[in-house]
Amino acid sequence: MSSSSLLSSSPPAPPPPPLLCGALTRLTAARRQPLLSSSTRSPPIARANIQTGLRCVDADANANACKMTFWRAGGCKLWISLSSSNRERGEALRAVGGSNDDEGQEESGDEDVEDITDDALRATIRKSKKVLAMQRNLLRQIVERRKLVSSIKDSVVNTKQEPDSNSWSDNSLPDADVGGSFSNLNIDSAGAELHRTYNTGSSSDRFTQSAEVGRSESQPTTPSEESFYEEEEPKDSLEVRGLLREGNLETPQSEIMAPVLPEASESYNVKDKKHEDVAEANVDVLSEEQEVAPEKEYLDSPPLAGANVMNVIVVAAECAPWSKTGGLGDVVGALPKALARRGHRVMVVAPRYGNYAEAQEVGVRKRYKVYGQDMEVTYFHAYIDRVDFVFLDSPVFRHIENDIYGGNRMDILKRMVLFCKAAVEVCWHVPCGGVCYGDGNLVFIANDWHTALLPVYLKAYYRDHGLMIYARSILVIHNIAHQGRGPVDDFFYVDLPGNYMDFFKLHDPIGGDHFNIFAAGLKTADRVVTVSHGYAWELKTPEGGWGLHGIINEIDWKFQGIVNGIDTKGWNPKFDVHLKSDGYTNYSLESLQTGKARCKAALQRELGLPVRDNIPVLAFIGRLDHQKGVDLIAEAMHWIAGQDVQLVLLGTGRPDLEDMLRNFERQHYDKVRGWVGFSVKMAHRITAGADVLLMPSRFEPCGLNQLYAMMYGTVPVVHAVGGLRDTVHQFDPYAETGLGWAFERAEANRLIDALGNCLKTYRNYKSSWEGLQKRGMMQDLSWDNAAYRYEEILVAAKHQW
Ligand SMILES: Nc1ncnc2c1ncn2[C@@H]1O[C@H](COP(=O)(O)OP(=O)(O)O[C@H]2O[C@H](CO)[C@@H](O)[C@H](O)[C@H]2O)[C@@H](O)[C@H]1O
Repeated sequence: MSSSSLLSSSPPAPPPPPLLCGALTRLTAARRQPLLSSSTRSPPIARANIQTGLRCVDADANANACKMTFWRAGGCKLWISLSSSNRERGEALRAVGGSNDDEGQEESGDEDVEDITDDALRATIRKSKKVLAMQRNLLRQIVERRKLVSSIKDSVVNTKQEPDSNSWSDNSLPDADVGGSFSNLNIDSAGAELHRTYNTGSSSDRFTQSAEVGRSESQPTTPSEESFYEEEEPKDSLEVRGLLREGNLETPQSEIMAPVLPEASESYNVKDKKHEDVAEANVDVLSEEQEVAPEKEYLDSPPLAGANVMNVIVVAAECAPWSKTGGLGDVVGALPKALARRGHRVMVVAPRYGNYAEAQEVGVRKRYKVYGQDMEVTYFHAYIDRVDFVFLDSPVFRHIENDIYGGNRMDILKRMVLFCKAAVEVCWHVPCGGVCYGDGNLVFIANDWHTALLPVYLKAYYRDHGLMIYARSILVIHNIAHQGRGPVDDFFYVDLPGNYMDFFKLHDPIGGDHFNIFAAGLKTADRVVTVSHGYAWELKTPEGGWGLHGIINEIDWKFQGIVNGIDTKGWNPKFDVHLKSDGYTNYSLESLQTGKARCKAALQRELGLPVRDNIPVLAFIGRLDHQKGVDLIAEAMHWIAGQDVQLVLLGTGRPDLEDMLRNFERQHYDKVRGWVGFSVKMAHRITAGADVLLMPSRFEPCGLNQLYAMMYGTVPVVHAVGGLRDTVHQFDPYAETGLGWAFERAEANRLIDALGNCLKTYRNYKSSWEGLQKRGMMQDLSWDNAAYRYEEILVAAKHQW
């Protein structure tokens, strides 16, 4: 059956997936007992198989595998063991004859299989054996390659002097291996104008007031703060301390710390030498931080997720380092690795916008109908850091890496329809490491409106028809301001049954009825997550929900916030590959003062600013749009220009704001630089060389730059909104607590107040400043905690009917 026919409005059964997936899908598509309660350790078990006539008489399951025993009418006994953990990739499926205590003796199954008369069943068993042999072979190769890598590393270590983290300099040669690593695949594209449009249009001002809704107004500067900055010595007044505490609006956020598995990296791809080189370079970069666990240990250690191990497919329009226009790309590049470290089998599905050296074509082609037109998709695969990266290739995705969200409304819509239709079937078509993910024990994580059609397709094409009934979908809101809006007639482009119209139709007080993709995704997803607690709260308000607050309130039962983590390898001053040349240097908590000072001097030199150690360098990095509040910096410019500071702005986006950056530089050439463009390298260097990061965002779902800044000992000054409120706790000069300055209203005078206090502390209270830097750097901002939270949601979704 062709895939395209599947996508007609009344879908038939899905196409048989290749190799074992055929058998697995038949089993999983069969009627199964309801999911077991969370208190049991067993994953769902097939109880009967309609197509083969098998009857399940026994089922046993544990954290990593489930074993099913079937009696067939002819009296033959068959047991099948299904592995759900990627660490057991090589033992993913066995099908043998004989009793169920023959485990591990698949080669001896031939006599028993003789008794089976059903041709289809025999074919399945034959295929199973082939796959098993392939997987064994793969595992052998992985082990051999790992041995090779560690022996090479040993010899390199023996011939190299241990570098002193304090003394790395532009003169020190970068590690040759690092040159080929992903961290080096920078995706600079100067001047690229970024669009995340096809969206809300009108209400760009709405959120200006929104952050304040429901919250107590606070003063721009608390009396106690002022007294701190006016007096030489802080007052030791209990009264003042009390006031400060009252004024402290930190969001309570007692995240449960998840156990952290040492991060290891491994890659496999038997076909391609080039790929291996990249993968090995990757291993070497990572191993600077942590030694790669020996293969045996990796295979033997139980997954942190325990009985909750699942197959997870993260679907997104961008994925760093291959494609990135902002924070979404960063998240999709990092969260899956953290989930994989917990033992889940994890795949990322993204469009293939360019030629990615690491990914190999898998040789599968599928066709999908998009508004009557047949579109072919091919698949490219790479396995990196325990994650399967699958890139969908189609002419509509090719060569738009600098303009991912570009084109007219219909072009974008068609791309997203194709992407989501293909992504939902990836679990059958792409044999990662020889074995498809299948649709049992599977959760999709879709991201933003671009992939909000995925939960809708999962429901309309499959689950409504009794297919993929164990697959679940989670939709993550990174930014509600972009929703995939259009006229109601756009519904006919998404190729869904008429009764689905209601999911998409939304009434806008200004524009009337319209078609809204995000709305449909929110309604049909099994769970909805957003990227901070503060933003989760704001989304329920009319100002913060951008028209979707009604739906978000309705789905409150399945909605929650999880604060993003960061990639602590790519964004770590100790290992940052962008700090290894041009006078920059890697540094850590121990070498903070000397290392950061060198980076600051290097930045000043690189940008042609006066090289001065004692002048505070302020920075702004971000998309140039209304959200990021760069215009507030413009309003405060007269004040900033009057201070003894330097200001560096990096951004791209709205042409008028780009011009504004250029004008700043022209008007204040002695102290301001405005870099218009998208440069990952400069983003890293500015973060390392600056003293203060400004984030006056009008709304900020989470924000990653302030997290990166804190990792680099750069103190954030932010508007207390969304994730910024969650992550930048206000500095308390008396208790010496807090991480930066968070002002309460998105107004220039509030920014000036906060920045003024920040500069006074920088100049007059050096030890307080150092405390701020160190507290920021000492936080655990890794994805491990967030991955643990996501896992709770995966489990909740799995057990939800
Ligand atoms: N000109 C430039 N050159 C180089 N790099 C640049 C750049 N402009 C931005 N970047 C980079 O893009 C990323 C921006 O991430 P953010 O999370 O701050 O914002 P964004 O609004 O894109 O993400 C949305 O999704 C993320 C992820 O959930 C949320 O944190 C956020 O609040 C939400 O708005 C950072 O890695 C930053 O360094």
